[in-house]
Amino acid sequence: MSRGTLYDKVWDEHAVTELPTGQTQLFVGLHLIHEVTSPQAFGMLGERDLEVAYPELTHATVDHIVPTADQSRPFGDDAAEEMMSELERNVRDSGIVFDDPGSGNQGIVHVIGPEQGLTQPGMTVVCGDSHTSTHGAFGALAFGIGTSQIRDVLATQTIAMEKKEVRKIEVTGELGSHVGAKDVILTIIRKLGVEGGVGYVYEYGGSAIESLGMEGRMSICNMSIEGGARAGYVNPDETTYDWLRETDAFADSEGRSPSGSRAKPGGDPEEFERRKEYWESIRSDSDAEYDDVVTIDGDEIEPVVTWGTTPGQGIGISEPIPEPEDLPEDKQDTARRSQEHMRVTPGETMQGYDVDVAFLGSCTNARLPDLRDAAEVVEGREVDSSVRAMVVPGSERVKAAAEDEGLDEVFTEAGFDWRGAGCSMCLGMNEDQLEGDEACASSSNRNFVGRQGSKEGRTVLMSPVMVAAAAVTGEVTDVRELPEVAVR
Ligand SMILES: CC(C)[C@H](C(=O)O)[C@@H](O)C(=O)O
Ligand code: SF4
Repeated sequence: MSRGTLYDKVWDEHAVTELPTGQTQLFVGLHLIHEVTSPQAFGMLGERDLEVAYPELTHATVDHIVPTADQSRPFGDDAAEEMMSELERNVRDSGIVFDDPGSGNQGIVHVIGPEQGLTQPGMTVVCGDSHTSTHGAFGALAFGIGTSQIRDVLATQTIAMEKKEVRKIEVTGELGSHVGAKDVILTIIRKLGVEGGVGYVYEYGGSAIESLGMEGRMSICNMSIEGGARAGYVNPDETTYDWLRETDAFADSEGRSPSGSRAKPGGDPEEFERRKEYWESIRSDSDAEYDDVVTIDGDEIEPVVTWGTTPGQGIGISEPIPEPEDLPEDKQDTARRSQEHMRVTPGETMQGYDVDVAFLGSCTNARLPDLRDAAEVVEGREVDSSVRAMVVPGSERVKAAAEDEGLDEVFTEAGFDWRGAGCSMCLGMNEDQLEGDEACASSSNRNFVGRQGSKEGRTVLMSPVMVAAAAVTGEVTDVRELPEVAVR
């Protein structure tokens, strides 16, 4: 008999009991915490004289407030220093592993979990952060939670949840050159709406998704929440297992992974195979029933950019910005307001829209392949003199790996600033912010008014390669049409 979707299976495996509220009490396999949303929850725990029940299943990092230029302590910003100190106190008192700056492991919470092998298929993963959906790329059930839920997880390692419906989103065909995961998810959100996923968990599949690497899958799952779905996942497959083989989770005491692809073969291949058998069993069955199915033609997707102030207001780079009156009635007012804020003209394309800042970073698009792809575009070119451009790697590991490949040099030679890891200008909680009405080509996930630190700031969301193209031309540009350069 069919056991249904991955969502059903993982849910059932983690269900502790049915609560009188109609909710299910779910066991949490991995709880990630950061400095912004955890302090209050620890405070609530203290008030009740409770301790962290399973500190070994909790993992901390600092990302939102860390400076990306000078990280010496105390931080220049008092509020940031206070948040950092409080996190340090809480993790020390509770015995929670903390990846602090300089440890070599610090970074954005949704980058460090997967890269350290903490995130695995079939797990439940929670974090007080809406982009926790990222971890669904591994076939985990991962969702963002609020403060009182963080308290519950700290105190009991369980959470009360209502079951959602599952919508399968199938992206068929093959993505074109310079078209990637970010373009796919922006297309999905545009089609289904920023609230289209409310009440659903998204299962992403189809040839265009399956052919993506883990980082691309993470970019897609990351933005599930921008489409209203609290969680999104991809069924685990060989791509997933190959990626996991290289992480710390299965390495032996000398750091050797089971793949044998490192200097010396090692790790624990048997444990890995045991897990893999289980991971295979939690994939959605071929005859699983979905509450809804949506199909999108991947061959049709071109590089996407946003013209407005929600992630759903996106268009293909060659498409005209919509006339508000051509949109469904409930979208017209928002579109007018967004267009006024962005100062864009309906009927025109976004090509040629002047850009003052280029931001390559965030938990959506600051992993190694994102930086590699962008560096390939940047190599042999120069950042336009009107643009302030920066790369903020997603983690210290990403940064180190990129430096090993010389990507930092490619970027700095072109005129980019090469920074330390953190959320940075994705939301401007540190000193990296837009000024005045600056327009920013950004690889992040939110273009809300004021998001990047300035109320008048204008954010245009796009893929890392499109950010690179905008940086070197000073305007929104179709990366596929950049004139050739001679690369050394
Ligand atoms: C600070 C945090 C609560 C927030 C989130 O939940 O997403 C942030 O990461 C964001 O991207 O806006
Ligand atoms: S990088 Fe941006 S979206 Fe991701 S966790 Fe940080 S602030 Fe939130």
